[in-house]
Amino acid sequence: NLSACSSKLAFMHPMWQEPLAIPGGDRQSPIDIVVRKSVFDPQLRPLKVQYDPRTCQQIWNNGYSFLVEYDDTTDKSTVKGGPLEDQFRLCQFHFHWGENNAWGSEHSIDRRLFPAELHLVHWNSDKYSLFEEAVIEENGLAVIAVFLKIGKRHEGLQKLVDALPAVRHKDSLVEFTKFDPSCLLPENIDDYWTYAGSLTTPPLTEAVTWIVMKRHIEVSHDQLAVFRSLLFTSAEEQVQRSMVNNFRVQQAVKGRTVRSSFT
Ligand SMILES: NS(=O)(=O)c1ccc(C(=O)N2CCN(Cc3ccccc3)C2)cc1
Ligand SMILES: [Zn+2]
Repeated sequence: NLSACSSKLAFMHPMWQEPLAIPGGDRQSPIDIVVRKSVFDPQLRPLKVQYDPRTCQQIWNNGYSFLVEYDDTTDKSTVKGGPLEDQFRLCQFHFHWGENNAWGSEHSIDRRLFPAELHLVHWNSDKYSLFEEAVIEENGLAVIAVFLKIGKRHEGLQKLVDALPAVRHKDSLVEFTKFDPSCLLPENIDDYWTYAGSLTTPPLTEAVTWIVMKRHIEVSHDQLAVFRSLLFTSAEEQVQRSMVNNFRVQQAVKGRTVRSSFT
C-alpha cells in the first residue's frame, strides 16, 4: 500500500536521519488516523479561528519547507475552542509535499495519503510568552492540518505560489504581507480529528495538540508543481536538491485515542 511505499520512499529520501531515542517517544507524529477507531467526543466545541492578514510578515525557505511567518507579539491571529483550553497564537504556516501527486502528506486517513498537507502552527499564549518556550511544553502548541488534493486552481494560494521563486534556495527570505491564511481552510472547519502528538521535524518535541481537518482544499497541478521547484540546498552548494518528499514517516499510535468532533 502507498503508506508502506512512502515509508520506503522516505527511507530512500531521508530528509534527516530519524534519531534513535526521542524524549518520551510515546506521542510522536504524524500518524495514520483509523477512522473506525476514532472516538466521537460531543464535548469538542467548534474551532474559533481569528486571523488578521496585517500580521503576515515574511516567507522563507528553512531547508525543510517554506514558512510564512506571522507577527506573534500580540493576540491578533489566534485559534481557540475545539479541543483547546487556552488561546493559541499563529506563528507560521508551512506545507509538506511529495515528488508526485501519489503521496506527500504526513498524516493519512485509513492509510490514504494526500499530495500535500498544510500546517498552521500556533503556540499557547495564555501560558507562555514565546514560541521557543511553548515548543518544549506539554500543551504548548496547536497545529491545524489541512490536506491538499489536486483539482481546481486555488485563487487565494496563487499569491503565495507567485512568491516562491524568490525563496528557491535554503535560507532565502522575502517580505510577504497581507495574506489571510483563513483562505486556506476548508469551508467546514467543524469536522476534525484531534490527538496528542509532536512536532514532525526536529526537535520532535511532544508539545502538539493536532487538529486534522476532515475536509480538504483543492489546488491545481501547476500550483503544486511550483512547490517542487523549491530546493533543500542553499545557493552556494554545488549539488542542488529539489525540495520534495519533505514529510516524516508515520509513527506508532501507542495506545493514544484519536477523537472526532463529528459522528
Ligand atoms: N511539521 S510541524 O507542524 O510539526 C512543525 C515543525 C517545525 C516547527 C517549527 O517552527 N520549529 C521546530 C523547531 N524549530 C526551531 C526551534 C525552536 C525552538 C527550539 C528548538 C528549535 C522551529 C513547527 C511545527
Ligand atoms: Zn509541518
